[in-house]
Amino acid sequence: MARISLSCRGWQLSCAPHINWGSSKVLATCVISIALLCIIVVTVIETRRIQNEINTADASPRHLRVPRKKLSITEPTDVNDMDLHYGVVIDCGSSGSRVYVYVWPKHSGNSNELLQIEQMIDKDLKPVSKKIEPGLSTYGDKASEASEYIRPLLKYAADHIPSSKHKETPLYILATAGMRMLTESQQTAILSDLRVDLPMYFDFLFGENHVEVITGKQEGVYAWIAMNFALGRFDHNEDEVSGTPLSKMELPNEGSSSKPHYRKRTVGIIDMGGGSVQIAFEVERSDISKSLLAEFNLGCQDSDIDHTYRVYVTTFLGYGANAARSRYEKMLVNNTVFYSPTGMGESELPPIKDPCLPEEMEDTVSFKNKDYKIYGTGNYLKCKLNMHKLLNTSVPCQKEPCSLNGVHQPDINYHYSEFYGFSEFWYTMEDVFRIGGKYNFDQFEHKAKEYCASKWSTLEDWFNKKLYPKADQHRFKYQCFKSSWMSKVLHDGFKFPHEYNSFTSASLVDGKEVQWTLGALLYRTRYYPLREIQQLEFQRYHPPWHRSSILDNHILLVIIVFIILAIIGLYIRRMRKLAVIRAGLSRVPSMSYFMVGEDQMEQGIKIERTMYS
Ligand SMILES: Nc1nc2c(ncn2[C@@H]2O[C@H](COP(=O)(O)OP(=O)(O)OP(=O)(O)O)[C@@H](O)[C@H]2O)c(=O)[nH]1
Repeated sequence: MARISLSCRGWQLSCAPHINWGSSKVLATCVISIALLCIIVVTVIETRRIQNEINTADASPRHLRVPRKKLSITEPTDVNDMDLHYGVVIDCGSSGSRVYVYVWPKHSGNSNELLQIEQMIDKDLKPVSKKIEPGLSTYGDKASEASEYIRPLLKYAADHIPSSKHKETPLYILATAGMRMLTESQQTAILSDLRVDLPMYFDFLFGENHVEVITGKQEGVYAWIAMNFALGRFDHNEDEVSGTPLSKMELPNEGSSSKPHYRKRTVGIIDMGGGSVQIAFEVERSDISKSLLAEFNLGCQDSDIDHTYRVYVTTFLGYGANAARSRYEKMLVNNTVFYSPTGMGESELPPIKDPCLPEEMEDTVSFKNKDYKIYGTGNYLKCKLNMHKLLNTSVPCQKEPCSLNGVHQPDINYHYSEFYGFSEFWYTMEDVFRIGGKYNFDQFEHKAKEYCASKWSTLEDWFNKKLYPKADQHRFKYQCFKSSWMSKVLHDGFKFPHEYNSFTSASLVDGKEVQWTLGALLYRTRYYPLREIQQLEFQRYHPPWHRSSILDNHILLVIIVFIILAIIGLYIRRMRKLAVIRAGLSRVPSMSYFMVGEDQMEQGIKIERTMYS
């Protein structure tokens, strides 16, 4: 009868007078057959999985691609998820510094998708963010204390991010208007102190260019990126479903026969901080001065046209709400001193009347080491008239049309465009007036007039009763001024018509906070997806059985180790038996044999037993 037997010399087909399957032979045959089957199954599954991944990432039609994983904002961030990445950005503004911790899942490997960056959510379901006051710029004359000032913010961030992730977590400390107003040597001293001291205390990824004073233009672009990202305007999914209008894109070097390229229409932003104001919106024309344009690619590949944008962006230092108030007070004092009767000393001046403060409010202004008393008369329209000079709209315009300070601003299509207002626009509309969101000129004017005309004693009473919990005392005192300034900049500066109905003040989009810091992180980490993309590319050209990543497949690895051990075990067993037989037969000199199978071995043992029994 034919049968298969296993020996250390290989498989053998042998004939035997009767079936005598040794239990070890059956076991070995089963084990190896199962193992081979497993290898085949695992390899097939693995190949299919990788093929699927490659297909989703690179071959599916663009409009069908969806982000692989979105983080929830209604659940705390899962700090045990080792696939999550973290990023820390500190906004060192003129009024204070705020740290934001961001988080994003592993990139899908689809070169058309940006990182899905979200704000980290703590266990109380609050975004991980903390503010300290005053601003970093107050350390102009004591630069060596700057790192001490920032440390509590970094400690807060470090406590929230798993320590095993610190090394790979990029940290950016970016300063804005307040620092821009310092001298260059003051700025350098502060930045050096941060660069030298902070890496000694924290293990974050912290390069030389991770701490800098960013330009107003960068701040504007980052705010523009943040808002459009939050609104999903960089996605490339079904637009009929999302209802977002499309805009046609001019593609560089495109032949006339090629199809027009469409992508979602982006929104414009106006970001008014305490020190500066930025405006940014996408433009088609390129005949705009380079200093007013930002052309950038948000994608990780240079050839990515879907994420290449041309944005008009400009910044006005000193036009933020707090800086504007300082300029206004200076103007008020100068005018009063200039027009006061000759011979009258400054200390004898009656309180200066200010229509931009609520009625009967008293305030003191320090100017050139002298204090001046100011008395509110609460007149919104007069306030707007008074501050007109601060817009500097009479500065000669180099190229028509111009906005503030003689700076060119290309025409805005008021029928199709959408604009979002950040920071002061949101706080001014929401904190006291409670009309944050869609802007309506008449409604805003009505609220502002009413507020300015209110007696300060009434407003103080409301404040003390905590009727407006979002507003601090500073906001209450200067709300009349700030609302006049906001309206003035929007309509007389940036020339938005009163009836324009596509302006929205915003702080949250879909429950997520939108700050320029998000845009900064998106822009600065834009090459991060390359690693994942390269991995997928590698998998595409190296089938699973060829690539070194086979080591990543634990099941396959266990099976292989098991087979090797089984073979070694069988081999040792076999060698032992052979040694026993050889020892026995060496005592029978006439007998010669050549045994390779177990049958022969058993036969030999039987002969041996009969001989010596
Ligand atoms: N209610 C409320 N008001 C805020 C908050 N943060 C800032 N403000 C107000 O908004 C004004 C502008 O602050 P930011 O938007 O932080 O501007 P900034 O970063 O200091 O200014 P820049 O350096 O010009 O960018 C401040 O003077 C505050 O009155 C906040 O969290 N809540």
